Amino acid sequence: MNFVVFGAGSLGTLVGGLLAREHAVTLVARDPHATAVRESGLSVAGEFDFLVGADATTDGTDRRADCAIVTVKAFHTETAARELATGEFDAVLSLQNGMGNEDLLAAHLDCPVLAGTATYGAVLTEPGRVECTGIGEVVLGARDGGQSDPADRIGTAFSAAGIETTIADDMPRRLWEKLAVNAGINPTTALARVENGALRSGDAEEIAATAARETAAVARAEGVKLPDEDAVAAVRTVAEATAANTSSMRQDVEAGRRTEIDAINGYVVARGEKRDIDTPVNRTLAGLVKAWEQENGP
Ligand SMILES: NC(=O)C1=CN([C@@H]2O[C@H](COP(=O)(O)OP(=O)(O)OC[C@H]3O[C@@H](n4cnc5c(N)ncnc54)[C@H](OP(=O)(O)O)[C@@H]3O)[C@@H](O)[C@H]2O)C=CC1
Ligand SMILES: CC(C)(CO)C(=O)C(=O)O
Repeated sequence: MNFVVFGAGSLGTLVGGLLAREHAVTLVARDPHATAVRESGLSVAGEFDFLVGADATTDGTDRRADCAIVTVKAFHTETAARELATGEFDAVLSLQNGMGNEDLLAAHLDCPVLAGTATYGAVLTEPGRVECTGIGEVVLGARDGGQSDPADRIGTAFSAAGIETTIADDMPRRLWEKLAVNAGINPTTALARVENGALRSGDAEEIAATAARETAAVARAEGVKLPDEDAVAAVRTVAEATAANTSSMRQDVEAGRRTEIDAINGYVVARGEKRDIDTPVNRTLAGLVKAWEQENGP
């Protein structure tokens, strides 16, 4: 298959590099990263150790591929959607964190938009070089759930490239569960400046668990079966499995970058308001991170 990876920073470069071992891949990325990949290849380090050839460009318009994978931060999804709409794809797959990305993409595109989650850890360490900080899994499927031929084809292509992949028919529940994990872990670790493992005990654990319970309540009001216990268990499992991780939101805050708070806790608060469900912990966490962004963000 041939793939375009739109927004190849940390995660997109890792996924693109893994796919390029088996498929034709074009990264849509910023310079100097795009030029380095085009001229010297893409180096994948950490849990892997290989150099692979891939095409790379800074121009995301007029692209054609069997599949475009979207890996921009959530606040760039609208721009990505507009650029992708100038191209031709059999399907577009989001691997982003946060909610609302697939809807935004679908509003601009006339091909199937698939939902995905990724638990691989990735850090772009220098132009042309990405480090895999943890082997996880990609889960993908139809964004409204059910079977999907494009999801089957793309999932099979991911597996053929050695990416741990599950093709799922319950993506809405999986997206909400990942949202509960991110709503619990990301702002708590960003505000407290602690590693994910610090959320395994004490008040921080309870704050993260409460944010996850509120997220599950909103999910259920939206018709998604996500019991509180499952959402809390997912936070505990991820905090344990990624104990030494610096969450992406903590990385953003420490680097003075905009965060994905609007698509994570902000989304829970907004959907909760629509359903008359109070989400005080999510509102507090979102409010604090937004206050930081206003004072310190770009
Ligand atoms: N990194 C990880 O381990 C994981 C990340 N995720 C999720 O994946 C998504 C991406 O995260 P991550 O890879 O860390 O983020 P990055 O910021 O590293 O990567 C996104 C890249 O896309 C670039 N970009 C944005 N718009 C365009 C455009 N129009 N044309 C070309 N390039 C563009 C950005 O450039 P610029 O910075 O200049 O805007 C940036 O280099 C997020 O939703 C994140 O939560 C999920 C699981 C793991
Ligand atoms: C799963 C988790 C919390 C891992 O750090 C993550 O997705 C993130 O940092 O954004």
